[in-house]
Amino acid sequence: MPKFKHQSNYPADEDPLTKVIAPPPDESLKEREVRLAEEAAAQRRSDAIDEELNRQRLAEKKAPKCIRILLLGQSESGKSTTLKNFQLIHSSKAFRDEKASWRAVVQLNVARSIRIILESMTEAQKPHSDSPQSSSPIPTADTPPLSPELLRLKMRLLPLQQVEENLLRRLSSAASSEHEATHLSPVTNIPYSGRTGKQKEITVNSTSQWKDAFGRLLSTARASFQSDENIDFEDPNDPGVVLHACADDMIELWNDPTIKALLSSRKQRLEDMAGLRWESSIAPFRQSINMSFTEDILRARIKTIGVSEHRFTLKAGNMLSHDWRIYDVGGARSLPAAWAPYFDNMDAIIFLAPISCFDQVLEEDQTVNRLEDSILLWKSVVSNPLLKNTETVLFLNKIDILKAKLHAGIQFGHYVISYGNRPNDYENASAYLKKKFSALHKQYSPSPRVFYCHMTTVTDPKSTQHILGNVKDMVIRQNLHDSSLV
Ligand SMILES: Nc1nc2c(ncn2[C@@H]2O[C@H](COP(=O)(O)OP(=O)(O)OP(=O)(O)O)[C@@H](O)[C@H]2O)c(=O)[nH]1
Ligand SMILES: [Mg+2]
Repeated sequence: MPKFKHQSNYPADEDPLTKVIAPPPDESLKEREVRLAEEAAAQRRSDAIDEELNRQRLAEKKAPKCIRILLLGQSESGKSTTLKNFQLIHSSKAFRDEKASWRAVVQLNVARSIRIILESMTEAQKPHSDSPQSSSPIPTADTPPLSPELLRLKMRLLPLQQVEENLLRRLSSAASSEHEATHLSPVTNIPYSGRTGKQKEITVNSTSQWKDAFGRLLSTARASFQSDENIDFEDPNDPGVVLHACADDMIELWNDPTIKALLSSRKQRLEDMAGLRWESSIAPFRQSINMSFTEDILRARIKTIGVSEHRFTLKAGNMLSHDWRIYDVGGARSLPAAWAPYFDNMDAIIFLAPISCFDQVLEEDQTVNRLEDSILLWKSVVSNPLLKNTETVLFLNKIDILKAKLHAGIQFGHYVISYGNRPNDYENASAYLKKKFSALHKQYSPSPRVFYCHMTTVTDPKSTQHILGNVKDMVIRQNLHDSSLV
């Protein structure tokens, strides 16, 4: 490391700077007056500049700064769905305009789920081998025989495979017409017959871009997709036509007790399949095939890759308006390093932990329990020193599914050993988890801070908007506090 000399070598009267600014030795009285006037003017200019800088600094401090919120959580935790709720609150027109694109995703989710059931039926029809090398996961005793009527139903639903293909093609060509950062999972290139139920999902790296691209694609195709007219029955390529024709059969399939038993023996739960309102009665289900209501859009599933940024301007009562930026970090199990660039200037993190996943493993690593993964992620977020001043809000999400699972008799304590034999109900299980997350927050936060926690079902727009309202108030209060305005 080089050293620098800080002391002058010149005697005071030989210092070059002193020499330069010193008045000329033979200065006349008149010249002296002019010089002093110029110096005074220069001083005034300099003071004015300082004043302006101070004013700007003060204004910056008081002005509504941009508020940044980061959405974190493992894949399928509900980050993009939370973002859609923000959109619903702050730019509901944009949300409505995107209906047509989301409708395609809803239709894809429906067709895909039916195909997974049909594949399970095909598996069940295969002769079961008793050899230890048998690849069939289903013991004969658990596999209910499929009646001829069910097999006919299956045949009638086969055209849905074509619908899925068609929608995947449309969505992938929309996504691949984006800029090069877009990533589509390879599934879209694999012929249908070569795929299995475990295939990956369609993915996009920025939700807004695929929607723009898909919108352009549709506008060159035909108008009915963009309007609220649901199905163009004249158009044989409209996926809605086939879905509509298959609606009764889909409902019959879903309600069939043999199919329920079959899926249960394969540990497949339709409640966990993304994008559907299976618990709904027949009418809303039929509507979800046809058109996208708000809740259908909130349930539509398309996986995010990378980080997408969304901006809103929010006027909170008679307070200053704020420019909000929400960052959705897609599929982020592994990624503290990738998140790091976004850490330092965030006002709040909403961390989503899907607590209904206590009996599931990660798609990408089948040895890791999803709930355990969420807990480890939470620990790494709260202990991160870069985040010590960032408000962290925990959403214990998917409580509707948690309730349904516990109600169906799935034993929480069977998967979360430390839960022991406490009652297998929502109140006890959710309180237990809240305590666990809170304890980690307390233990690992670099300095003491408030534990904000909400039990959420982010597919329910009403309750979610209320909770997001609370989060916004908290962030704005904190923001004003930091700017010393309160
Ligand atoms: N029933 C129910 N479904 C939910 C809830 N939250 C999210 N989902 C659904 O779960 C699926 C996954 O949600 P996303 O918001 O796409 O998850 P994500 O965190 O963005 O996932 P990645 O993009 O893979 O990182 C979607 O189909 C959602 O509709 C919830 O509280 N209840
Ligand atoms: Mg997402």
